[in-house]
Amino acid sequence: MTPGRGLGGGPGSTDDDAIPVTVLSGSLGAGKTTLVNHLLSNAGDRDIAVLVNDVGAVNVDYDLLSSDDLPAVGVAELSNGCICCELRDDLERAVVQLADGKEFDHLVVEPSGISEPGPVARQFTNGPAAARYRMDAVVTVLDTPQFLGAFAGEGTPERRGPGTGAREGSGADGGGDGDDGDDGVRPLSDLLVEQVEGADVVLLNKADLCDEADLVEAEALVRALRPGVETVRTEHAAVPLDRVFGVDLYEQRDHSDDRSHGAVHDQDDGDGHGHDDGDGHGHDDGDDHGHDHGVHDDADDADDRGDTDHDDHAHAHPDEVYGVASFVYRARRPFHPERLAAYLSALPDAVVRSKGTLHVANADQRLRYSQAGPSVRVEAVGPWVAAMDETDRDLYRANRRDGADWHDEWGDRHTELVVIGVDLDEPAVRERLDACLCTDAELEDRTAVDPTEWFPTGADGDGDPVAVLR
Ligand SMILES: Nc1nc2c(ncn2[C@@H]2O[C@H](COP(=O)(O)OP(=O)(O)OP(=O)(O)O)[C@@H](O)[C@H]2O)c(=O)[nH]1
Repeated sequence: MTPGRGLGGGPGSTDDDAIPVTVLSGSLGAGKTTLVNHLLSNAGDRDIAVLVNDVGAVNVDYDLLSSDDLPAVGVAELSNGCICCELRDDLERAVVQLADGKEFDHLVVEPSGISEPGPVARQFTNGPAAARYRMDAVVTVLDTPQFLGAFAGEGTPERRGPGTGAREGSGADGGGDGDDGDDGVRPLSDLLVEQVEGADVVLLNKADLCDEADLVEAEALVRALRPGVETVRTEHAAVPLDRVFGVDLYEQRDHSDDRSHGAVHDQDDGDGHGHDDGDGHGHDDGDDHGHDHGVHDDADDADDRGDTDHDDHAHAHPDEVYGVASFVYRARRPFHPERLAAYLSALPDAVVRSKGTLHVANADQRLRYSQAGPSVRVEAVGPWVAAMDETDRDLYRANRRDGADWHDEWGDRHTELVVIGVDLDEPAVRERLDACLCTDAELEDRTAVDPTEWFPTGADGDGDPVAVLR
């Protein structure tokens, strides 16, 4: 490690050979993976490595990004935890390993939608990663309609919850029922505020779902939260790359009020909330978002993570702070298309985000499913191997060595969904999904089941490869 940097060495590397890092931020389903795809597809002669961290035990984003079509030089995944807290050491290890193993000139980090960008960015300015990397910018992707739904017409958004001066009824909060923080659980809208406050560049994404007045209002709200921040309106996160790469905005920030910048051990008075940064909103200063040292005072956690410099932190993880829970639903038996389409079009509000792969009866295509708030989209992404003719199938299977996942009856056809929500009634959602599976009688009379009215038939077919169910 270069002396004077790394552990406690102050702001990150300034060497020319330090690899610039873009940390993405944005709510569940805002468009972060869409942005990573866009960046990779338009990388030109840049060699980009990507690190993804997903909510839940299955890293859907990793599967999307590690496809052969995308020219990332390295894709590392960290699942089932949050890289701003319990996977912090893993993140350090992963990025140092990436730098050791591959040549690349930019790292993009996509944390889960319930991560706060500040603690992730600071891992590149303090600690082992600072010797190899330097922070370029935090780019926050906003689901603009969701952001407006949460805050429009309310003046400057503020965080609610313990110690922040609770506000009542801020409208949509990304899923929950507008928790007032009495039980220590904060609404997801708080996280939106923090993600904007921690940004160097804000993409007003899903601009196609907004009119001009919406976008002007969203820009004003963003600037109220983060004066001077760069904003870019985007559809499907299609931002010119020079607006987000090589901008060197993070280091130019005024970090003087960031207590942890340059100091590994964040000092905290224990309430984790009431540090006014002088911006007039009474907000935290950006380093203890969801990391309420002292609230979740679990010494065992620290022991489990090993004996490192930050183990004396007792973190309240974002999933606890925001009451976010997730589970994985798996099935081999196919869904009945009509019942499934009906359920997916009317998911309970508690389901904030769900995504994954669908096996729909009589559909020869793998269906990639993505729901974010009110939007539900299904895309056909190529045939199941089991639907190929025998020669292709044997060839494909021989090359892929995926025999372990091959089911006697269904081959590679399967459903795997990650369901993320606030106040989620997991058994009820599972039961409803189970009820959408084909019955034995329906499987016997397959001719009666036609998915094409609800689900896409694929790029090669006559129909549209994408279906918007809601
Ligand atoms: N209409 C519209 N849909 C979009 C836009 N950008 C992304 N989407 C869709 O929004 C859904 C979520 O996009 P992702 O890129 O997976 O979102 P994410 O932020 O990576 O999601 P998580 O990693 O789960 O937090 C997908 O169905 C996208 O196709 C946009 O600008 N307009």
